[in-house]
Amino acid sequence: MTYGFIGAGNMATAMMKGLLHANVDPADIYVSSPHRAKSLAEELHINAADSQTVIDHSDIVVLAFLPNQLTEIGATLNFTNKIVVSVLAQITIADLNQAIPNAFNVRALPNINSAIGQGNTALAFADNIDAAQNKIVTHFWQLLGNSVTLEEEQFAIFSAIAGSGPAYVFKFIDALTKAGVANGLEETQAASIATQTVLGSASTLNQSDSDAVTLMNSVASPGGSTRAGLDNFEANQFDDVVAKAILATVNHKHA
Ligand SMILES: NC(=O)C1=CN([C@@H]2O[C@H](COP(=O)(O)OP(=O)(O)OC[C@H]3O[C@@H](n4cnc5c(N)ncnc54)[C@H](O)[C@@H]3O)[C@@H](O)[C@H]2O)C=CC1
Ligand SMILES: O=C(O)[C@@H]1CCC=N1
Repeated sequence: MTYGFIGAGNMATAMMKGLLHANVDPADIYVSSPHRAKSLAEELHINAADSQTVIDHSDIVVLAFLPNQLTEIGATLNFTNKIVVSVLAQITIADLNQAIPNAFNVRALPNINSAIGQGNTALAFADNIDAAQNKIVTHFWQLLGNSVTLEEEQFAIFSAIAGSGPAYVFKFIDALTKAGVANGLEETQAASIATQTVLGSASTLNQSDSDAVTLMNSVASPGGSTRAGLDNFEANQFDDVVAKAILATVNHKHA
């Protein structure tokens, strides 16, 4: 199986690293980009080429440029009979079918954790995709982590929580780190403590039969310091802050 990427930015790079992490042969990965393809190809030992060559060499073509570039790029390249997987946020199957009418189109919304095989991706398939093609695409995403088929109406909220979510988790880790530094820790040490805490907590929740609130309360000993902190989060309407940020994410329209 050969994999082509049109675009070599943050998301494409994460996916290519994820394929290599899953032991895909670097010789089977092709990338095009007017900006970074050559240096990335040298770094990852994959193939850089112009976009049409990438398409022609690939069994699966991933569109990983910005959403507002679809019409122009779709009109200048020939994708006939290719399986095309778009990761362009907010671009629907109908948009893809219009811009790339002769292909087998898939809408995907991944996240950057694909780079280490820990991705979380939503998928929607065009009507002309058959069972064998569906299997090929599903297997491709399984190399990069978890994937689910989702109604297109739910892509916006999936994108906010799973696609943008890593940024929000990194923001929380950064806030913990800053608080650690403000209270006397050295920065690298504070970052390491915060990161390991988030990593361990997500794993504990993932391996537990409990929900997040039950585990949260299990940390707060009666009359202890955690309850003081949780009360402070509550007083400052932490849930409301998160809900508003997610709503802003969901409602944002790409230029
Ligand atoms: N960054 C993320 O975590 C996620 C990004 N996405 C989607 O991935 C897409 C790319 O986003 P990022 O990687 O964050 O942006 P980015 O700005 O890092 O990458 C965009 C890439 O497109 C390339 N490009 C521009 N014009 C091109 C052309 N004519 N032909 C080929 N390549 C061209 C650029 O050189 C660059 O490599 C977007 O559509 C975004 O909605 C989806 C989910 C998560
Ligand atoms: O920021 C963005 O538009 C993309 C969609 C999800 C994550 N990054």
